[in-house]
Amino acid sequence: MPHTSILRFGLILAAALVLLAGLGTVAFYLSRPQALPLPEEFDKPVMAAQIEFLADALRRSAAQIAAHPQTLACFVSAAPAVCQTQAANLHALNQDATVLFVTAEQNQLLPGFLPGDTRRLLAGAGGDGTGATATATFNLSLSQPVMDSDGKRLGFVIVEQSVPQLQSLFDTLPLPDAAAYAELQQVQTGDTSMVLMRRGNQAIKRDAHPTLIALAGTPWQIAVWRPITPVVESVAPYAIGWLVASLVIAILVMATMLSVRNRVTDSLRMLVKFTNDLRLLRLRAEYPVSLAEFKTPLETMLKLGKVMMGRQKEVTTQARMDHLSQVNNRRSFDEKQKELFASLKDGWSHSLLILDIDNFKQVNDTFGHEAGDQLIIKFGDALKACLRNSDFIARLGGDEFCVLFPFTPLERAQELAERLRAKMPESIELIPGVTHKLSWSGGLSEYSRDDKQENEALARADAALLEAKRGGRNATRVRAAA
Ligand SMILES: Nc1nc2c(ncn2[C@@H]2O[C@H](COP(=O)(O)OP(=O)(O)OP(=O)(O)O)[C@@H](O)[C@H]2O)c(=O)[nH]1
Repeated sequence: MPHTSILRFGLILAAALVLLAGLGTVAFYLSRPQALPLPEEFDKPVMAAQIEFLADALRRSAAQIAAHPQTLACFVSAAPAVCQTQAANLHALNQDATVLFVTAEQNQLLPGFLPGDTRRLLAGAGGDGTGATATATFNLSLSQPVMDSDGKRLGFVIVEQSVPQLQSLFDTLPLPDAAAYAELQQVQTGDTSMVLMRRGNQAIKRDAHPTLIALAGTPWQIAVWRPITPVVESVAPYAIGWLVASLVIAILVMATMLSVRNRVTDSLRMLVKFTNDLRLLRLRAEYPVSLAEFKTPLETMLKLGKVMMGRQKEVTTQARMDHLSQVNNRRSFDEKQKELFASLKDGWSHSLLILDIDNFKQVNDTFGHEAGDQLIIKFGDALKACLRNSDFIARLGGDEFCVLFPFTPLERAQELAERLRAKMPESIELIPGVTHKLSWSGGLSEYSRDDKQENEALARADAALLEAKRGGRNATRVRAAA
């Protein structure tokens, strides 16, 4: 798998989420209501119902007239008096209507009752007489066949009524919205229609499809156009929504990733710090990290590190200790001596005292090697008990010890050596029941800036020790630098 950074991962995640948001937006867009249905009142507007009611009343009126015995008598007799009486009756019944009697096939008017504009009505009275026709003056005309008792058609009754209130009725037509447009149309033959009235914004007629509401019993219909929202306009809110969502997603994801990256980086830095501290054997009490994933491993590593450091310290200490006397060994002495010798140039004074147990060989020979070991161990313990913490005690080998007095001039070292001699125990129990009278000889000297090597002071102290031995033991001799 190729290496990828947290930020690159964040970019991929943000891109995936933005894509997902895009798909969601598209689905949301596609599932939106395509076009609002016309308001409920448009199923059958009040004006349409009123016009239909008018047409229905006219049809019933025409049917009543056609079935009336006097109308039949008029058609059968063709007597003007009969017909005129009937026409007068009908006129009294409906003063707004014009009623004509037309004989079948001949389109011949029966005499004596020709009110109104008969020529125009005759022109529209063709066919089987059951259809409705109208003119642009908003007259509603109906023809009703007149049948005799044998079912033979004798002619037609034509009823025409002006509908002056049509304009005001159409004006009551509620438009679905301010930008809508409506027409009252008269259906012609074929698909054509004639516009009788208009309302609203005619400009939208070009782009929209009308909703048609037929007016039953009349040759009219209402056509309503509603504005269509352009595609760009309808897509824009969704696109803007998606862009805003994408921006928010991108900001959130990248902010989260940056925060995670910083936390991981901080935790890794702490890990590196821990490793460095472990290398320098200087572990801190704790290594705080903000990520829980790093907390437990670091705590475990810290515990292990402390154990390792403890062991390391033990090993280091052991490497510098004399295993028998538990004071510093020769190697450690050499290092310390070198360190003190180097500091002479800064004006410091350091002294040293070599100590050798008197007649040690005799102890070995008399009481055995183990008893000799005990003497070495207890001599070392006694030195530790009688000297200052700042004094450096080492066993150089055999029964020979050396004490370094750092930052101590020779005169002061002499006092310390005398005090040591006074404080050291007089006897030491070698093995249970066997006590040895302790006696030791010492050679004291000091480090000098004139010395070429650090060992020259040791050689002087050694010479002083030899002098003490030769002088009868149990004494300390001093050999100052030349
Ligand atoms: N028990 C024991 N003996 C040791 C050890 N190291 C050295 N020796 C012995 O210590 C003795 C050193 O004796 P010397 O210092 O030469 O002689 P001495 O008897 O102390 O005589 P003077 O120093 O002149 O008083 C030798 O016999 C060594 O074998 C040790 O670690 N343990």
